[in-house]
Parts: sequence; C-alpha cells; structure tokens
Amino acid sequence: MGIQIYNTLTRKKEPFVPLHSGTVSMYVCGPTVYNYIHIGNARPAIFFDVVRRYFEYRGYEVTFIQNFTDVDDKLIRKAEELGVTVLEVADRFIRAFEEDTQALGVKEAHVHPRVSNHIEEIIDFIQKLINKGYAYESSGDVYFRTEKFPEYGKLSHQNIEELQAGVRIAVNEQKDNPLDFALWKSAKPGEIYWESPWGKGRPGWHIECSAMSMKYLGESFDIHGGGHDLMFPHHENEIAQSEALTGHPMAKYWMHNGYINIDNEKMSKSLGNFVLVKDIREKIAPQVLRFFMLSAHYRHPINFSEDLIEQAKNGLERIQTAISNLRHRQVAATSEVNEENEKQEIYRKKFIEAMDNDFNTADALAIVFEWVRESNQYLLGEKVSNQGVQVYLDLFEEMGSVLGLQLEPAEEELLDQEIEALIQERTEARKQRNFQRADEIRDLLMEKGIILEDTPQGIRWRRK
Ligand SMILES: Nc1ncnc2c1ncn2[C@@H]1O[C@H](COP(=O)(O)OP(=O)(O)OP(=O)(O)O)[C@@H](O)[C@H]1O
Ligand SMILES: [Zn+2]
Repeated sequence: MGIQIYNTLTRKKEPFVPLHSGTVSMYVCGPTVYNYIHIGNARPAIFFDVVRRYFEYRGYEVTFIQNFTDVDDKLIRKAEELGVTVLEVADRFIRAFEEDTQALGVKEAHVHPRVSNHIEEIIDFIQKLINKGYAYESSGDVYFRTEKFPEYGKLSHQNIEELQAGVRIAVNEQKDNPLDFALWKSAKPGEIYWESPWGKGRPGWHIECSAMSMKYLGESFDIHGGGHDLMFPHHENEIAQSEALTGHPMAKYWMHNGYINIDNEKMSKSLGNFVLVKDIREKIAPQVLRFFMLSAHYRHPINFSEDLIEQAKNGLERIQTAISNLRHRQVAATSEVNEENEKQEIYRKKFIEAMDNDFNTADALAIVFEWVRESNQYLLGEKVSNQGVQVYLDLFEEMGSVLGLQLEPAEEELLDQEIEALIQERTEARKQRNFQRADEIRDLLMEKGIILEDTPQGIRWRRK
C-alpha cells in the first residue's frame, strides 16, 4: 500500500505521493530558544526524526529543515533578565538544544535557519504581501488582512465567522480586524530592531516559517510538522501568508504530534509543570526517553509518569538482552546454512507495514518484541549457526536505526569462552593465511583488554 500519512488538512490518512519523485521535503517548526527544552518539546524532535529516518530507509532523499526562533518577546525578556543580548540568549539555548537532541539520537537538520539571519527575506515577503493587498501598515506595525484570504481556518477546520465571534476586540487596537495578525512589529525603546520600510522593528512569529521554508524548500513542499498547539494560529497563519503570496498550497501534508501531559495537562513552560530533558538525562538513559516517546502513536497524548518510564526501561532492556544473547552465541556457533532469512523477510515486512501506517511506532515496537521472541526461540533450538545469529542481529540493527534506537547493549566484557573461541578462530585464520581476519580478532581482543602470549603450549591469554 505504501506510506500513509494522516493529514490534518483533510483529516484523513492519505497515501504519500511526493511532489518530486524520490524526494521528500520537510519543514518542522523548531523551538523558541529562550530556555532548555522539556520532555514535551522533545516529542516533536524525536518523532519527526523518525519520520525522516523512515523516509530515508524507504529510499527517499530527504531535505529536513528546522528553524530556530531566535527573536521574540520571550527572548527579549530573558535577555533583560540575564543582562545579555537577545542573540546571546539564543546562542546559549541553541547549544543546549543541540546537546539535548544529540543525546536523544536526533539527526541534525540539513539547515537550521535562524530568524535573525533572514530579516531581508522576511521584509521582502511582507512587502510583497502589502503590494498584493494582503497586508497593511499601521503605526509601524504590519498586519495580515485575514478577510482577504477566504480559506483562513481550513487547517484547523474553523470558518472565519466562528473565529471572528471568538475574538474580543482589544482596546487601542491597531488592526482593522481582530483576526488580523502581526507580520512586523515596531520596536519599543531599547528592544532589538532592524531597519525596514515601516521603521525600526522585528518580524512577527509566523512570517519566519513562511519566508524560511520558501527559501530552503520552495513555494510548495511535502510535509510540514509540529506539535498540536501549533496548528492554530501558527500554521493557519503560515498557510495564509504563503498561499496568499504564491497561490500554491504551502505544504501537501500537515502533521501534528499530540501532547506530553502531566496529570492530564499539557506539559508547558508557562504552566511550570515541566521536566527538562537535561535534568532527566542525568537519571535515565536518553535512549529510554526515546523509547518511551515511540511506544505510543504520535497523535495520541502521553501522560508522563515514572511508571511509563520504568516500562520503557524494561522494554529496552528486554531487547538488549536478546541481542546480547545472540552476540554471545555468535562467537561459539558453527557456520552452517540456515533458513532464517525467510523469517527475517516476514518480520521486515511487518515492521514496514506498521511504519507505513502513519508512522505507527507503537506497532513497530511490537514487531521488534516479536523479533525478540523469535530470536530467543531460535537460540533454544539445536541448529544455531553464525549466519543464523547474524540474520537476527541484522534485523534488530535495521529496525533500531529506523527508530533511532541504540538497541545494541553497551560494551561489556568478553566471557572466557568467547575469548577462547576467538583465539581458536584466529589460529585457524592464520593457518589459512587469512591475515585480515586474524588481525581483526587481535585488534578486537586488544580493545577488550585481552593480552595474548605465545608459549610452547600454544597461545595463552590474560586480562590487562
Ligand atoms: N507538552 C507538549 N507535548 C508535545 N509537544 C509539545 C509540548 N509542548 C510544546 N510542544 C512542541 O514543542 C515544539 C517546540 O515549541 P516551542 O519552543 O514553541 O515550545 P513552547 O510552546 O514554547 O513550549 P511551552 O508550551 O512549554 O511554552 C513545538 O512543536 C510544540 O508544539
Ligand atoms: Zn512555524
């Protein structure tokens, strides 16, 4: 059936058909870098990384863009608080974001555009909207004229009248219509600013994603993602800006991840109910956190709890134990032809089926566990061969790399019998003048701190 994606725009699962054959262009809204990321923010980071990895696994060439919002009210306040510049605040938290996401196994985006480096593109974008009658200046601010864009509300499935009824008219309003939103904000005294045709100011929040996605991915791209809270107004406004300007759909598929909750409330900085990734990393392995995120479907909320983390830890350990058992047997096993390849193909198909179904990582992990059972079963059988073991290891490796999970347990000491088997294999290899394999084994043993000594009785070994 191929990859199916739930598209917020149509509220349906749709077959994925890329705009350009063989390639996928993705834009995921990035963090506002005024603080460390919490576990809620880690969800889109991890999930969209899996989406990217899965497309790559299925042979697509992916371009993945994620912005950093490095200019906004929260940054301005933080800079005042810390007595540093806005861009210094941004630099600090961009570094922290990189550290956290790297620890979580998130691959680097191809480009991480920053607002402060794209002011020219943003001003140009706004000017064009004004020229087309979609935006107007008002006392140094520029607003988008929502009424001019009849499709406003199509992503969040609300119509303009309903939205209109929902907003109250603020006092001293500069806007023609309360639904209009800022594209450019005039600077208050002391605030960071750039020169513009409308005076000193800075971009509003939404325009950055329209301008930067267009610069790096073109007028239309395949996938736009972010957390559920971004659907309205942020993504709705992005669509209005971009589609008003170009007349083309901005993105073909819109994907939104559900919340990480605490006591059934969204984890958020403003509510103060958050757990920072950098803090939890000291207590649990980042891989456990990643496993925890992937054990639910991305559109479902997850209620964060110690219990669930414990479950994730146990789950991961079960897989790691299975792999470790395979590794131990691999050294001692004989080389024989086997029929495990067929099994591998069956489980690979099941895994792909799960992931094809709107990136159902929960089902995909269930297949990994089925593979654990198969592999344990195999090791109990009589015909264990090196190739057979390898077949199990290979599929673990394959599924792990799609999910970005390090399933291979951390290095451990070699058991005596493994060392002896390796020495035996090395002696054989030397006899057959396979010096490459012999050297490989010597290096491996050396790395593990095993010292070999030639004696009249043959090779002796000891631990360093
Ligand atoms: N509790 C959560 N669960 C899942 N995703 C979240 C959660 N909180 C924020 N996100 C997502 O994290 C990403 C980073 O967003 P951003 O830096 O704007 O966070 P934020 O909205 O400032 O966080 P907060 O809501 O805590 O203020 C966005 O895609 C946002 O939708
Ligand atoms: Zn955005």
